[in-house]
Amino acid sequence: MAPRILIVGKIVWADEDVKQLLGPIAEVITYDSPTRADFLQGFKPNGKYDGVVGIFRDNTSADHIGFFDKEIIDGFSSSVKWIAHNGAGYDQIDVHACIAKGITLSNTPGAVDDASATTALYLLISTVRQYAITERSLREGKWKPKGHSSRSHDLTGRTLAILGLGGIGLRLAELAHAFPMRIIYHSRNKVPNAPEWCEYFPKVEDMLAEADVLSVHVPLRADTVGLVGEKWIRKLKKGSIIINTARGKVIDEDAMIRALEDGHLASVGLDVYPNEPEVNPRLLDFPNITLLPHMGTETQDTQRKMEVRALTNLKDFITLGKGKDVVVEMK
Ligand SMILES: O=CC(=O)O
Repeated sequence: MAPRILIVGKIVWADEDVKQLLGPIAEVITYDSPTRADFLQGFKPNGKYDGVVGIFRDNTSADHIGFFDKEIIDGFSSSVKWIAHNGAGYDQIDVHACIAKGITLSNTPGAVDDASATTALYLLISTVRQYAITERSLREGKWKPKGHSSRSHDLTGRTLAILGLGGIGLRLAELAHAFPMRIIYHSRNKVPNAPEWCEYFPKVEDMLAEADVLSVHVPLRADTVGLVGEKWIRKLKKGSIIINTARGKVIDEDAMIRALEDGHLASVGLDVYPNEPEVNPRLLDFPNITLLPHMGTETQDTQRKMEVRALTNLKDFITLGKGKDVVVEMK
């Protein structure tokens, strides 16, 4: 009998790839559970998902069955051995519950780098030049806001600090280097493949003190919740800017809003929020910030790349017993 693969979410762009990659080697079924209870029931003996060995998962499934938390992971039949998450960030999956149950988790690093870094670059340009407020002014029939250039700067020569120089941070560094901006970064360790114009700061405080713009690129984990808090925000120069395309909870939102209110921060550019799709209404009152509804990877090219990457991990698991993109906690 062909091994069963369960799609938990939706394959949107890679329908043909599913047939090519998994068609010859697996039976592919798609979940149809409207609720968490129905989903869990499916893994009981003789349930509709019984015998599944690998799962493709994306974040849209959370709308119906919630996160892959301990209850869900513990509820899987013992046949489940691999979860291929379709996304770079896997904060909706309890990695420790997976480890305890002997399930390998993979994600889609690399596939998201261009699109996510482009989103960060857009927020960087929009906030430094203060473009968002000008579009609003035009739409209100007022043409340019008065004295606009006093709020707007060139990117050339300014300092971009990157917190977390992984694939997305590195791609943003390359894009911003073109102005050129001065690029500095802090990661837990010096990144061996960082270009020589990318300056490493072993101490985050030293990096923050030099930054005109801080761009956040760290994953959400228990130890990164509120990482960018009051103390770090106040280490930034007065009039600096924060960009966040990582996860909302990595920044202490109250501390960030206080710094916007008292003018310590000139602006922020946000693609992510602590409780998506909710957006703190206090943010909507700032005309000088740029807000996007989690657009990081929202292109058909990137979404197809991500789907193919997740499906390839499942194919490699079935044919080789391993996959390329096992998450760092399991390496
Ligand atoms: O936010 C998008 C992702 O984690 O891939």
